Amino acid sequence: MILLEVKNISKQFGGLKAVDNVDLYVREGEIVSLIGPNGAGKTTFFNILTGLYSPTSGSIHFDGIQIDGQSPEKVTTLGMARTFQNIRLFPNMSVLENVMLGMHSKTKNGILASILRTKAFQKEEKRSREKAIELLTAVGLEEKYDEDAKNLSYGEQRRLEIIRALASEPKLLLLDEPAAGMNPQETCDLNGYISQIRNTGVTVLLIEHDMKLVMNISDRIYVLDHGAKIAEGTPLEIRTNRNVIEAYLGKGA
Ligand SMILES: Nc1ncnc2c1ncn2[C@@H]1O[C@H](COP(=O)(O)OP(=O)(O)OP(=O)(O)O)[C@@H](O)[C@H]1O
Repeated sequence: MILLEVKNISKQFGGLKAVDNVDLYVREGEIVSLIGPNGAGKTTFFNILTGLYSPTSGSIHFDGIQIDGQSPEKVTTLGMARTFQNIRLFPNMSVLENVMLGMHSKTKNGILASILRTKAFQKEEKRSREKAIELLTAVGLEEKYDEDAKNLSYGEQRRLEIIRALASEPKLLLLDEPAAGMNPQETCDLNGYISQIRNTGVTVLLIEHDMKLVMNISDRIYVLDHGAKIAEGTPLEIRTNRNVIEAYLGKGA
């Protein structure tokens, strides 16, 4: 089943077409990567999917619902979560609190219940804690649950970001350069975590510059260059695609 279907999406910033008439789909259970040289339009594409930008033209359907132009909150509620290129944790809050904040779109009790600490609120809070610990355990961070996020290593902070996004129980997880700044061992571990996430039934759309990771983990790959889609296919097809080689290495490569 197709979970995400993007048709003819464009985004214009003044005279610049940052995304130029891009079609893309993601099937349920796939890991799909979006690659391309710097400035190709990848993050802008994520910003459109998640409601941060309205597209200049085109349509997006997610899980059967048209979502282009919807607010980020609405898109999260429908089951899409993301991480950002730059770490956006709450540095002075604990690891556990950071994860629990990611759950707020799923919790039912309102502000009044939290102030009054009603029975229902306490029960829900206990459930949220248990769920958060379970998520942290999957990436080996459970023993650090009480640390301030700022005290984690860089690789740990990146993992925590992914866990926080997963806390909203998304159907589709968008990862924006999760391996950026990671050492080879951390990148190798990340490869394992992303596969694990898919095995729990979450579909993944990934922006990444680390080609080893992309080629290893992706079912399919889309390539953008100057905003336009220049190729799509399996890792093997992309690796040998002439347009892709030229976009990365220049004409005459
Ligand atoms: N809010 C904005 N206003 C104007 N121009 C923008 C805006 N956001 C992005 N751009 C421009 O759109 C183009 C695509 O940028 P984008 O960040 O989407 O590329 P990218 O493929 O994610 O690059 P990178 O791999 O370096 O992160 C760039 O030329 C960028 O300067």
